[in-house]
Amino acid sequence: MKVGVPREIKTHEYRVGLTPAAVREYVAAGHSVAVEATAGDGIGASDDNYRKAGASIVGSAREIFASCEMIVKVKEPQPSEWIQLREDQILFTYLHLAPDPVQAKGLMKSGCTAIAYETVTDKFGGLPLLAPMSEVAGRLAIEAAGSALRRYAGGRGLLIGGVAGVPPARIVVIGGGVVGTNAARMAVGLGAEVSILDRSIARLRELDELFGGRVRTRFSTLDAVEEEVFTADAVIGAVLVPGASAPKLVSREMLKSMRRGAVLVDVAIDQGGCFETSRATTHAEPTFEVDGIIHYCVANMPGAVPLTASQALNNATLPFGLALAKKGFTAVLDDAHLRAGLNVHMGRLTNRAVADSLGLTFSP
Ligand SMILES: NC(=O)C1=CN([C@@H]2O[C@H](COP(=O)(O)OP(=O)(O)OC[C@H]3O[C@@H](n4cnc5c(N)ncnc54)[C@H](O)[C@@H]3O)[C@@H](O)[C@H]2O)C=CC1
Ligand SMILES: CC(=O)C(=O)O
Ligand SMILES: [Mg+2]
Repeated sequence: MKVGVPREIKTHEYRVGLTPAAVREYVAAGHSVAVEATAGDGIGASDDNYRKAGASIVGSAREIFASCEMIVKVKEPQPSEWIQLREDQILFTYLHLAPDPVQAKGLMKSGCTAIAYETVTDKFGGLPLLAPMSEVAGRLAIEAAGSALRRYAGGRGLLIGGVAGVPPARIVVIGGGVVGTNAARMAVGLGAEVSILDRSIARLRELDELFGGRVRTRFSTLDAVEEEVFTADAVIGAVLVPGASAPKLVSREMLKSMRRGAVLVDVAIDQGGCFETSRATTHAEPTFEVDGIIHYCVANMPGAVPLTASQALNNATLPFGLALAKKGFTAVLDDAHLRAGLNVHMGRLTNRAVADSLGLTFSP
């Protein structure tokens, strides 16, 4: 198959769909790979590195979209990208369609086959192509909270770990999945006082075991969320209902009872966000303030650490990408886990949670 990798064009997005190491695997399997010039700049991979791996370098994204059968990206296609997609093409990337009707309709209109990394499943009940970026974003979330807590940034002026004789920050993590667990690990490592809330008792049990009593686990009721959030220095929003828009767990009203200068980090922003007052931001201007509370809502957090993130992402996407390159759409028919990633096909929405969130028709 002819596989194409355009340069990412979202603001401050420096990851790349295929690393040179991944290109080499595709080429070894008999495929041809076209990479847009400078696509690897953000990870320090030159056009020559890609040529050595067996890719051809082309001058523009337009040529990639015009000539390739599968487009491998990182972020959801921007309008200038989805208007170039066609019926005979597979798009393999993050999509996050639930909160994005414009993109959803654009992809439907293109007729392309769009497979979303974030809804591909595995036999353990996990999301193997979301997990590596959730690990990265969870770890970054505590760094983001630490920066936003600084006084000059509008925060409470608190050091996460405190010092001897002065208490550390209280960090509340809502959603104890991959993002939440990684955020908690970093927070614990820095010496914070950490609570994790989740609706899954089984998950809370695992976390209790994993952290050996070092974090407080709580079943996530409205009461529990309020009690934890009102006394938090930083809250990490890390919930997910796969495919669907995130539930709003912290209302604007609740901000009034929070500590002034406390920080909300809404990692779930790519699914619409789990705080009522969240709106997506970029790395160029990551935070804003509402009612004295600092919000950090960057929808592509791992884009800030592209070297780590591109490798982690490619490790996970490679087997699925190779199957698609070998078999085309048949790979989707053959593998129920890859099929769970199918969001748009022949102008229809093929993921139920996505369709329900958008209020559009689901086609099985
Ligand atoms: N902003 C960014 O750059 C990035 C955002 N993400 C996003 O982070 C979010 C979390 O991802 P993962 O941790 O991988 O998901 P996950 O599926 O591993 O964990 C989600 C957890 O939320 C819990 N949950 C669901 N509803 C809940 C509720 N009402 N109250 C409390 N807990 C609830 C689930 O039980 C589960 O344990 C997703 O929206 C994902 O797309 C992931 C990576 C990067
Ligand atoms: C998961 C996702 O949206 C990201 O890594 O940007
Ligand atoms: Mg995102």
